[in-house]
Amino acid sequence: MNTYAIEVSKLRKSYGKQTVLDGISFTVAKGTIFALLGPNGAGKTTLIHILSTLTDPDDGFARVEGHDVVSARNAVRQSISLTGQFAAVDEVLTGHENIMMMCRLSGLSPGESRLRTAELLRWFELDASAGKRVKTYSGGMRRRLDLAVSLVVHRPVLFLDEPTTGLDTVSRRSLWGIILRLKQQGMTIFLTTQYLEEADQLADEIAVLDHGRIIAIGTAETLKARIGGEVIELRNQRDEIVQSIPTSGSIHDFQQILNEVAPMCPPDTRITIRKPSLDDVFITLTTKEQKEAALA
Ligand SMILES: Nc1ncnc2c1ncn2[C@@H]1O[C@H](COP(=O)(O)OP(=O)(O)OP(=O)(O)O)[C@@H](O)[C@H]1O
Repeated sequence: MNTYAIEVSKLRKSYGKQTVLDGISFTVAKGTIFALLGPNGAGKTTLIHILSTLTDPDDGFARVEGHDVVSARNAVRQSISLTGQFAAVDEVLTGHENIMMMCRLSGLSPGESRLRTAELLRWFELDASAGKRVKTYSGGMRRRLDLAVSLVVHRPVLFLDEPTTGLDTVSRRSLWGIILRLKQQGMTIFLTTQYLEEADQLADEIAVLDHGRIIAIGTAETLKARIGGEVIELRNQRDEIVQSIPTSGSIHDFQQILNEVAPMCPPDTRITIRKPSLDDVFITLTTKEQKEAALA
């Protein structure tokens, strides 16, 4: 049995002269959360569009649940749910009506539709506002409704394109909880994000996409390990970070760094030591890439 929900090999896509995906390869194990992390324009949406059969690749191949995204388009569509960056729900209808409509469009009977709608409203904590028109919903409620609508029919793989972009911290955390529960139910989730913390919190595996190329792939821990064990932060008296210095974590490294920086610091400078964040990883990886490109 195939253990991969998604397999991508040497995938390429260009628009005119612009190379958007430059030969990327990776696999996603079934029942896991995979995060594709990258800045604006890195090619994340293009990859989701290819994997969900909305766009064809120029070269390479991709399979979802063992089905080729070009030659077995329909089988792929039967295997996936997709939630894009912009809510695809009808603003004039209520939350209840939106889910009911999708249930009926998906072929459920009126009775099944009522049951499924009630279940999804409860699950996404939308029962209290089920009778209100969507145009009165907050961003977080819309995003939850959007996800609920895309999950009307059970599918093994869920694509989420920047699911929490623009949401406040509380709404973001509530969506994270829902995404983790979907994984517990056995779904494979492929999400794109610009938030390093999101990838860190949710993903079993993270790929860092930069200018159409995967510049790193692994667990949050292995990615953090690539830039060393600890980061030394120097803070001024207002508790603002004035310098962050990656270190290997060894005592000799600390000693050497302190010997170098201490003579230049005001006496009230404080020092804290923390594990590297994914932000550090991204900055380090992209800077390394730029340096290597400049040397080539
Ligand atoms: N249909 C298209 N025609 C021409 N260029 C496109 C098309 N779709 C995407 N692009 C270009 O491809 C590049 C990658 O876009 P993509 O939307 O995949 O990036 P992204 O990482 O999802 O960014 P964002 O977070 O802003 O959505 C961008 O420069 C974009 O302008």
